[in-house]
Amino acid sequence: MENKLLIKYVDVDIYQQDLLVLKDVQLEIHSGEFVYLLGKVGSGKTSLLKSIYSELPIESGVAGVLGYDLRDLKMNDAPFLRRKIGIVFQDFQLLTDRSVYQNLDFVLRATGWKEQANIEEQIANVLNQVGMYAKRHKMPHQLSGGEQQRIVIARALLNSPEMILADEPTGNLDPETGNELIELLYNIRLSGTTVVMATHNLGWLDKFPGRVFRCDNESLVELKNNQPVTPETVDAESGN
Ligand SMILES: Nc1ncnc2c1ncn2[C@@H]1O[C@H](COP(=O)(O)OP(=O)(O)OP(=O)(O)O)[C@@H](O)[C@H]1O
Repeated sequence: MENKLLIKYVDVDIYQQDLLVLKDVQLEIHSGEFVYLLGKVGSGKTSLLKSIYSELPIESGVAGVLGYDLRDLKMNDAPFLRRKIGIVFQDFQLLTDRSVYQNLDFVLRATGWKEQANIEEQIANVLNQVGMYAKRHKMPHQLSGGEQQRIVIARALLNSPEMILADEPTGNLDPETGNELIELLYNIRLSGTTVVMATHNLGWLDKFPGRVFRCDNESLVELKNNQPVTPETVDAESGN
């Protein structure tokens, strides 16, 4: 697998309005990596993810994502950057007034897909990837929470992203369903898509090994293999 550098941050400060959330962030993420973002409530995990898809401006340091310079991103470039990133966020749920198929169709058309046959094929592809093809005509309220999250992941895969950003993707799910979902993301990553995931759940780390970063006291720190991660340091659940 090609080891392409997808994210490079050097000395980046991340703000929420006037509040400095993370300072001097150094980060390099390559293709195919599975990356955990840990940290206490309010420590900056979501803010870091939002900076990566350019929802939060970056005004210091070097910030490159998928070949774009975030500090010099033209307004016209932002949609192209975002199309290369799949987003799995709690506040980015399915449209409730249309079926699974229509939700996916809507996103494809909004991102420039026109040929009906290609659209149908791509929707079938992503639904098969998440094991939900049989439920394509269901409305969101007819699906369980875990099934809805699978569709959200399918939606994130529509434009064959180089990277998926997931913010607490298992937040509202029971442990077993959550486990299946992480397994799904882990398998997606095996096909070359990088996954960067914020979580409070330390149970995944042993089962699904990856790189681990922690937001703490306005800093982002990588935890190397031999460093213990304790629930106290990240407001975490220790099980799954
Ligand atoms: N829209 C906003 N406007 C102003 N401040 C914000 C906004 N969103 C978050 N913050 C603040 O920025 C800091 C970092 O928040 P962030 O959401 O990045 O933390 P988090 O680590 O993702 O937390 P959680 O584990 O609760 O999701 C917090 O102090 C928070 O109050």
